[in-house]
Amino acid sequence: MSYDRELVAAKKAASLAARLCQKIQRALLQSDVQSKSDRSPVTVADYGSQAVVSFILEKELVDVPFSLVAEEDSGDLREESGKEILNRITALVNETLAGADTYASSTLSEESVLTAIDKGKSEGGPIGRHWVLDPIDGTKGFLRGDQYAIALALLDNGKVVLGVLACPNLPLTSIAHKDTAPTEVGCLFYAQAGSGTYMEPLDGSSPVKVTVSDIDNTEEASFFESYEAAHSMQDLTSSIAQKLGVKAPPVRIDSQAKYGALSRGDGAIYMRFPHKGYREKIWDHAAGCIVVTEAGGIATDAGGNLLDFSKGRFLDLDTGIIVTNQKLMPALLKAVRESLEEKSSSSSL
Ligand SMILES: Nc1ncnc2c1ncn2[C@@H]1O[C@H](COP(=O)(O)O)[C@@H](OP(=O)(O)O)[C@H]1O
Ligand SMILES: [Mg+2]
Ligand SMILES: [Mg+2]
Ligand SMILES: [Mg+2]
Repeated sequence: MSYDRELVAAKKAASLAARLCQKIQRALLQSDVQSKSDRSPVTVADYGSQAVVSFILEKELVDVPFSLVAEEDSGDLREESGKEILNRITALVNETLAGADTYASSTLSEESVLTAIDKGKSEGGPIGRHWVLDPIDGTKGFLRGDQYAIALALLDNGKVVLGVLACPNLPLTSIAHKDTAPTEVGCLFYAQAGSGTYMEPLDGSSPVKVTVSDIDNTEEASFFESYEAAHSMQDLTSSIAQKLGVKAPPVRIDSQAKYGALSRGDGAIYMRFPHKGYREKIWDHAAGCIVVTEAGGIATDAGGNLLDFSKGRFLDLDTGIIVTNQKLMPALLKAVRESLEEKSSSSSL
């Protein structure tokens, strides 16, 4: 089955949402220190991005039923205290649409913005088609001026069949060598089941096919993990890396930009072990997962099970998420198992 039409719509929606986010992040970085501790810019960008993606997808695919599983909802915006922010979001959404040829004459009311955001309340699941959206993944990175992504995927009967990752701050060339001069930034990764993964500049065309690293020696592998220590147990990832003989220090970056960078071989491994009790959401991994698997990689939980996106808004997993190429996976799984066993026996002492 081809999802060409859905892919065109998804790329359009994610690129436009990225433009909205870039505008806000630029303004944020130019603002003074005091307003940098204010979370409202990311709130405006988050909701604005979700409204734009939801509106564009529904318009582009008007002849088919629309179901969207997305991170944000309009609850707070409907409160009295949310009025001013809703006003800012609506203006921003309309400015963004005005810059897009097809939608230049669309003007959304505040009510239509709320409706577009609330389309994201779907529960997903194993039957039918559902879009999955993280309007800004890596909100902490966004606020710091670092990496973030707009992550959009399509589920068809529980399987991810298409994914688009817009990474406005990711360099177009490899991030593996930090000492090389900075290059242009802004990457759009996209993948369709069975058709490989491509990357193009966010503001252009000329796609290139990308593939994961083909290294088979764990000592040469570098690994990615969250920038935020609260999102993954860094003592555990460092023990796993040590078992594998990995020499390079971890590369810590925010958001699903990690999956994008891995899909073009900037590094060989991504490990994520949330602290006890955290439940992973499907929008934090669906787009990244297909981008990396179509590039030849493999993403599993700590028990080696493929990620299952058919269970609703949450992923139901064993312990953590690991991503690498086919050759390194057996060694990685073994090191993960050993490190987890050591951790549990030391904590039960
Ligand atoms: N305690 C926690 N453990 C693991 N992940 C967490 C977390 N708290 C938040 N997250 C998730 O981590 C995502 C960012 O991923 P990363 O750590 O790779 O940068 C966040 O996405 P949002 O920024 O969209 O909320 C959020 O869903
Ligand atoms: Mg997220
Ligand atoms: Mg988010
Ligand atoms: Mg969030």
